[in-house]
Amino acid sequence: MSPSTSIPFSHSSYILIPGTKMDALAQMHFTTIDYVIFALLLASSMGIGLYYALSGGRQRTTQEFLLADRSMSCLPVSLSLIATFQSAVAIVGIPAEIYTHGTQYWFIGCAYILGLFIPAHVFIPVFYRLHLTSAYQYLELRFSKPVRICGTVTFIFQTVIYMAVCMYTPALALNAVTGFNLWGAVLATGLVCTLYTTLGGLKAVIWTDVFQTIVMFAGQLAVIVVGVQQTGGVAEVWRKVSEGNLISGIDLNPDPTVEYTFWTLGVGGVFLMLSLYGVNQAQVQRYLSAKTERDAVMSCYMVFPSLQLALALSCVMGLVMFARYCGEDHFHSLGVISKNEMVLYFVMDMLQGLPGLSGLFISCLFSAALSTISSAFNSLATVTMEDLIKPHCPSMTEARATLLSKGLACSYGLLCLAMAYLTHLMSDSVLQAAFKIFGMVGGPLLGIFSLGLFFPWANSTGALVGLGSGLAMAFWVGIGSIVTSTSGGLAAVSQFNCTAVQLSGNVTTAVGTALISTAMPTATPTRPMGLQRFYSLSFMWYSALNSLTVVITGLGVSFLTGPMKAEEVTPGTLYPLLGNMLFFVPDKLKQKLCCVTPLGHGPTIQECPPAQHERNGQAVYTEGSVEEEERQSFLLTSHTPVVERETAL
Ligand SMILES: CC(C)(CO)[C@@H](O)C(=O)NCCC(=O)O
Ligand code: NA
Repeated sequence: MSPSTSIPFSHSSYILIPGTKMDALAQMHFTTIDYVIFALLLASSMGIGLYYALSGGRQRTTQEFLLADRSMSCLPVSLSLIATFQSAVAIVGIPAEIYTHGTQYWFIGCAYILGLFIPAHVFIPVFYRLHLTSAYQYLELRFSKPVRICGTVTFIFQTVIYMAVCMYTPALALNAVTGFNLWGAVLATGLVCTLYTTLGGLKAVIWTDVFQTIVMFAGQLAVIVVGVQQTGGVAEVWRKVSEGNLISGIDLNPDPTVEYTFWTLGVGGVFLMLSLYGVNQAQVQRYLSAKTERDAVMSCYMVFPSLQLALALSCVMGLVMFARYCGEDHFHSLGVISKNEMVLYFVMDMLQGLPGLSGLFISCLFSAALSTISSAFNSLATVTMEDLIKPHCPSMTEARATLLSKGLACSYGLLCLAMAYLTHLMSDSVLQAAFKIFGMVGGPLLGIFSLGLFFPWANSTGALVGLGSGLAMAFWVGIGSIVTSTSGGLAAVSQFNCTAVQLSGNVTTAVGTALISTAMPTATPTRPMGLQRFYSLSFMWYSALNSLTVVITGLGVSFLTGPMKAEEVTPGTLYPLLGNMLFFVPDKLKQKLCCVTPLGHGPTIQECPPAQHERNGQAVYTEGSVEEEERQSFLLTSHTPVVERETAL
């Protein structure tokens, strides 16, 4: 059956019954212990920031502030990698998605396999060996300066709007649970995060991520354990969710407008993962901060189990929520609550009379949010410094550059605060909003990097026109879908055995009925036609559609304007994908087709001795030093043969 999301249904149809028990319950149960736990989270994060401000190199160089001295080992890097895109949005969004659409969403876990394997073996080796600081340096090495600047600006745009969503979501939660002023909470998160990011640099960002990831898992686990207990045990939860038909098998429906099918999640999801874990500056910066290439690759592998755990916790929370509210007794019915708020009402209802647990859950939400926001601030400071400022001020002193980077981290913090206000105006599910941002802006960025890495013929003009058309496609479909609101997901009513909103006498005492609908959905979902159908494309396909648009347009324009010859391409910026894929084609034919020959043994995991001093992102070596000799011999053995083979064509 088709999901209930195409039913026109707007937020204006919710009414808040004044003086329900909801507010009273909520405020009553956020006790002193809860406040203490929450304060501890903020204080520890600040403490870690202060520690890294005062220890080590005391954040006096951009190498330390932006790249943690390239000294990190794989464990903290991997925990930090998962923290970056696991925000409060996922914690409140995924359970609501499971509650309304069933467990189909869980199949996104399949996309994690290729979505992490490809970054580990394609993107990391290329970026790490080029010894970059910003991922966009790659675009200049491969194409030209204008391409780099367009890439940087696109990334800044993506990150600032994503940040706004991330800041708003936990503040909304705190407001619902404690009545704490919404904008006060946004301001507090923004300021705490800006402060520790500015003080402690990437080291503080990574180590707070480690701590915050643990708090995040603990909070989710606590809610699940209490929830299962209160619903009557694991067997009872299982009985209710299976009777409610919540457990979905693989849905192989090829219709691209269905939000969640195996294809949208398992295939579309791979493109989403690649745009996040392959080319997003926040992640690339972490790979580059690893002390060796092997550590970077390992950390990417280690993301897999933690990400599966995070997904499982969120999905199970959705199941428990369903078992509690959608059993045969609709006593606790959630009614029609906005998707963004469901989890909070559930948690509030669940944790009554258990002091400390509400505090732990709110800390869990804020941990998730802070770890995402801090990564974003640091990566925004990095790209602005490396891509937009340094190239114009080559003579800037290190001290000045570091001070400026800190100023940048701080001002982006304030900008995102202002942007959070815009999220306030958005009524969509925050999870879908985040996925749309990733797909609409991250998709074209994945496209431009893929164009450069895999296609030696692509030239700078092709890259620019490609990026432009990818973004145009993204906004055409994205805005089209908002205007025709076909994939809105506004009605939070579960499609499973739970659509009735109970309004009988005793139910008004139940927590869930604080928000009830004044209008029941009336229209039956119709199959969209023509352009409407195009606009109703599942947002899970956005990354794939937009990145492929960039690659196809980019290649077309490159061939029209004079394709690049392999020998003109900067060594080390190509990945011989076509050569590897056409392994069965005889070498002679491949030469005719002008594609790079396979490496034979593939890119080796081998370390290039790091540069000793750096300026403007370019390694500066002391002539004749041991390090320089080592590095030269590395470059000779691992890069040059590839290049020679390419140029021999
Ligand atoms: C992005 C994935 C799929 C993987 O990291 C997941 O963490 C997620 O669903 N994130 C939602 C966006 C957010 O939490 O901000
Ligand atoms: Na996070």
